[in-house]
Amino acid sequence: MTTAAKIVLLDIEGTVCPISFVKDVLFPYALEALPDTLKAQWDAPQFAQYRNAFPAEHAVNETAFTDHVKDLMSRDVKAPYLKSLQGYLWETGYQAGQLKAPLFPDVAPKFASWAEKGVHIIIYSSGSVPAQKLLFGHTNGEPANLIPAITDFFDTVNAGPKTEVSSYEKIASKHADYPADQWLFLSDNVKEVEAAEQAGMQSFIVDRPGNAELSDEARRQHKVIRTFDEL
Ligand SMILES: CSCCC(=O)C(=O)COP(=O)(O)O
Ligand SMILES: [Mg+2]
Repeated sequence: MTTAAKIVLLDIEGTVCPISFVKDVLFPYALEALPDTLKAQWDAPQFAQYRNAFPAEHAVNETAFTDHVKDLMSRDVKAPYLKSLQGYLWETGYQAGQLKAPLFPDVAPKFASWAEKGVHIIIYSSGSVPAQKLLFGHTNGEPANLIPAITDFFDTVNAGPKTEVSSYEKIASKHADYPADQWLFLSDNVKEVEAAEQAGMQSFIVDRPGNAELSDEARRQHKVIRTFDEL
């Protein structure tokens, strides 16, 4: 590794798996599962936590709820209550083998080599922690379940928004044996990379196939890698 990182903090979408898996597979799966879920569980105790987390005006009935979910997903709004619902809707798909996370080919081998070197892997994604665990528990990698390789999971609920410096400070404070400069954050999102840097972490942009075009300024100001093999 070209850095002295002892903890690698990883984004998910656009960093370990393609954006198209989220937009073209996971989102449509959730939208397809929604009507039957609402029909069967609208008043069920196990659905109450997801329904009650929605703003009251969007939880008055199933139609208002569905319209709001569709609107948020069409705009890729990373609202914690939507992310939590999505994780619940994806659960059946992962467990039935209909959903499998297509990790970029360098990811699982790099997890193994980080583990060998004693480098901790921690995840920080807008996807909810339960959704993160489903994804890393059901991958196309070898092994398919990468959860044992992961030290901790953070989302916008237990850490805060990914573009805020305080979120990275909070994450680092939960593993205070490692000062911020021993952390390396990898993400496709320039604003997230800048927030992590301002929190004292090393941070690189990951430029994967299908990611948004990076500006010349972003390329000038940050280290950009295309695969984890470049680390
Ligand atoms: C792990 S859940 C699927 C991904 C997702 O819903 C998402 O919003 C990912 O955002 P990220 O912060 O990983 O770019
Ligand atoms: Mg991302």
